[in-house]
Amino acid sequence: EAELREKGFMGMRKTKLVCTVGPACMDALPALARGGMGVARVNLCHGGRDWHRAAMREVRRLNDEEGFCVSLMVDTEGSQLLVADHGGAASVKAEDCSEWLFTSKKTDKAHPITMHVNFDKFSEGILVGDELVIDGGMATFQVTEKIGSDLRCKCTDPGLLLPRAKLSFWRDGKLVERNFGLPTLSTKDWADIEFGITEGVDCIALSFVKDANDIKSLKTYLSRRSLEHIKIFAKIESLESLKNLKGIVEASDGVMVARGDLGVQVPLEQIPAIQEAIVELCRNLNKPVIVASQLLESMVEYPTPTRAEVT
Ligand SMILES: Nc1ncnc2c1ncn2[C@@H]1O[C@H](COP(=O)(O)OP(=O)(O)OP(=O)(O)O)[C@@H](O)[C@H]1O
Ligand SMILES: CC(=O)C(=O)O
Repeated sequence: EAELREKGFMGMRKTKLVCTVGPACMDALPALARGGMGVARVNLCHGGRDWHRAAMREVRRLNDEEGFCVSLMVDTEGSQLLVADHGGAASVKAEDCSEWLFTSKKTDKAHPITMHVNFDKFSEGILVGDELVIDGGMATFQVTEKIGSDLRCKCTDPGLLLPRAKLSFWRDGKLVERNFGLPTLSTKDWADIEFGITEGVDCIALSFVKDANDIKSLKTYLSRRSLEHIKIFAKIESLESLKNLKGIVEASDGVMVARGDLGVQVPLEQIPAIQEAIVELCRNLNKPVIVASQLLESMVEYPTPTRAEVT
């Protein structure tokens, strides 16, 4: 505890804990700090500015008034294909063989079940017969018809669609790779970074990094403003980032193996080997590496983790 108070994330402890702060743990922040939280991560995909500000200020208050040294990380939203609106329910069940329509237009149609996708070019390059996979395997559909830019699909593997469910398309067992030319940092991401700077963040986790240049341009931006102390963590969560891995790791202050999104672009069974390779590369290059997502997933429902999770 003394080391945590004094040095936090920069302490000598080799394995550190990064905790994503959501509304459910706002009151638990002092206990999390005492329990060993090295970094409080605020994911800018969720919640609003006021909430993010309150969470960051509470962490800073703990540091200033109670002597902790918890680092503050903001994580950018980035651009990715997802279900922007699925009617407000906690989840929507996709039944076997049910018919669905995926569209970028807002609509009130009830049948077939209509999902609003966040990007108007989402179906570009997609063919009838392709597979549409939700959240890396939560549910699977087959594209049965293209109607303009909308996709009519049939559910082939039932499952749940959660809020902000991520979409990927597969053909012959391979991801359909498309380049929409979206920047790594959107206008919203730049505004979020400015906000993070104002709130005194220690590190920025950069989502959907494509290559080393993404890191270099953010570093240049920070150094022009004498903000070199803010560390940049590259999130490895796309095929493109895997192709440019070494350059990205070299350019970054640290790396996050973002297994949630990586599992959307890479078959699940390949994740362990990829994770191991990234961790080894980071250790060789002496860069801190965060292994993220679903570490204690069962604790969303239950008070104790599973044996497998703690092993
Ligand atoms: N600020 C927040 N407000 C509300 N819910 C949040 C917030 N931060 C996290 N959550 C909830 O916790 C879940 C896990 O968050 P986490 O950041 O680990 O993963 P994520 O949503 O998959 O996004 P990413 O892929 O960027 O990590 C989210 O899906 C969301 O339900
Ligand atoms: C942490 C994160 O962004 C992911 O696992 O996708």
